[in-house]
Amino acid sequence: MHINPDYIPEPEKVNVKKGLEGVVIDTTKISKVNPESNSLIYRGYPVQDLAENCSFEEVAFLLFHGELPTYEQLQSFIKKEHGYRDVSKTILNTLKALPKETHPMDAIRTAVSLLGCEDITKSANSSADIFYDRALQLLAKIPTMVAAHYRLRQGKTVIPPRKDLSFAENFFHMCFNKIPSEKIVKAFDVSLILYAEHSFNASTFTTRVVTSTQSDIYSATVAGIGALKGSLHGGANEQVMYMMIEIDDANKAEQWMKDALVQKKKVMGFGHRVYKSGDSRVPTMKKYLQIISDVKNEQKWVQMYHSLEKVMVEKKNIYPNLDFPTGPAYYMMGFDIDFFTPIFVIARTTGWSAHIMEQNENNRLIRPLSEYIGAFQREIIPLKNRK
Ligand SMILES: CC(=O)SCCNC(=O)CCNC(=O)[C@H](O)C(C)(C)COP(=O)(O)OP(=O)(O)OC[C@H]1O[C@@H](n2cnc3c(N)ncnc32)[C@H](O)[C@@H]1OP(=O)(O)O
Ligand SMILES: O=C([O-])CC(=O)C(=O)O
Repeated sequence: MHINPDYIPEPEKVNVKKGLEGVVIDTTKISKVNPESNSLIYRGYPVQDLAENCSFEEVAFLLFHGELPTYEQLQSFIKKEHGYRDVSKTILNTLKALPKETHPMDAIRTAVSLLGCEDITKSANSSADIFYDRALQLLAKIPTMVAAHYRLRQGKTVIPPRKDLSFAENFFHMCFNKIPSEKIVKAFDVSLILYAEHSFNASTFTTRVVTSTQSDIYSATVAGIGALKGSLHGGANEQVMYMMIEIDDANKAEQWMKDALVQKKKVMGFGHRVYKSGDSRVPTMKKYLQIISDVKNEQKWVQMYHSLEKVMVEKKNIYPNLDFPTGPAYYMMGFDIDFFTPIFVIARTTGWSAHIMEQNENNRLIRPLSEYIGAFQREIIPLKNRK
């Protein structure tokens, strides 16, 4: 008998923060989401300014190093990134061997895990330099792996990365064997910048939890991919497009949204845990969505966007999040819908890696508490007597 007869459970007095809402669990120098002013800064720079004035490569450098690069620093960073773009035959063969129905998020999760197996030095308990080098490798190789899976599952041959193309151009090249117009490449680059980093969101927090146990960067990234996949987080950009295709006609969008709200449906691409009066990144992405629509001469999705947004804001005061404009943006760029969240992975690898390095530099095991609400003091009935 292990029951302490004097044990009396504590009366309920703990204020449980379900979903960790409002809980500040650490400090960070990487980014700040400011819901009061609907703003977002990466290392002190407003994300809108970075999107308009910098390349994704410059922003990746900023997130990793804390400073924007000089011209020479950027050239050296780009050269290293280009040098890491190739992946092994084993990874390509594994991607080819996956079942046809494999979701691309599962494929990239598997490929990153394999990358970890191939790194015999690993990066757990390693120096900051090793962590940085592996972060750069992940940044360079993840697009190659996503694009390879994109082509392989269509029965096409893999297109190797080109070292003379920018990060965004190279991704289009590896997927489509073609680089679109400058305006489309810029819109894609902007989407990567906007997706790159967002403080302690669910997937980034996941990577920090894994890192806090002194695990390695591949394990943390695999876990981040798993957390991003869900439709309440990154997976929403795919759901937005499935929803728009289901609505089909911009003229039906208003009624569709009214019906959805009456039925108390969760509408993908709307709402946010931190922003309550609009996502800081949406105005920039909305502008580029319009640019893409004009280039493609296709206004249907933008019109649908406006109608859905209008009803949701009027009726519920809930605003679109970044996944709302990126869904139709990636669709018009020609990507298969289930590749939208892997594109988010390509961008967020920068933010994840910056947080993994920050966590590693000043680590303490992340281990919160829970309030136990199960049964107390039960006696074990022998197996043969249990009913
Ligand atoms: C890049 C990103 O990861 S951004 C997020 C992407 N995710 C989505 O777009 C999925 C749809 N949105 C949601 O599910 C939520 O807004 C979340 C998960 C993003 C935030 O969730 P929370 O902070 O927990 O807000 P919560 O779910 O409690 O919503 C508060 C209220 O707004 C409503 N609400 C929030 N989002 C939505 C939505 N998208 N559609 C309809 N109602 C919504 C809730 O029903 C709830 O109403 P109630 O108080 O009457 O019950
Ligand atoms: O911050 C969040 O909770 C989700 C989000 O917008 C992101 O990760 O970009």
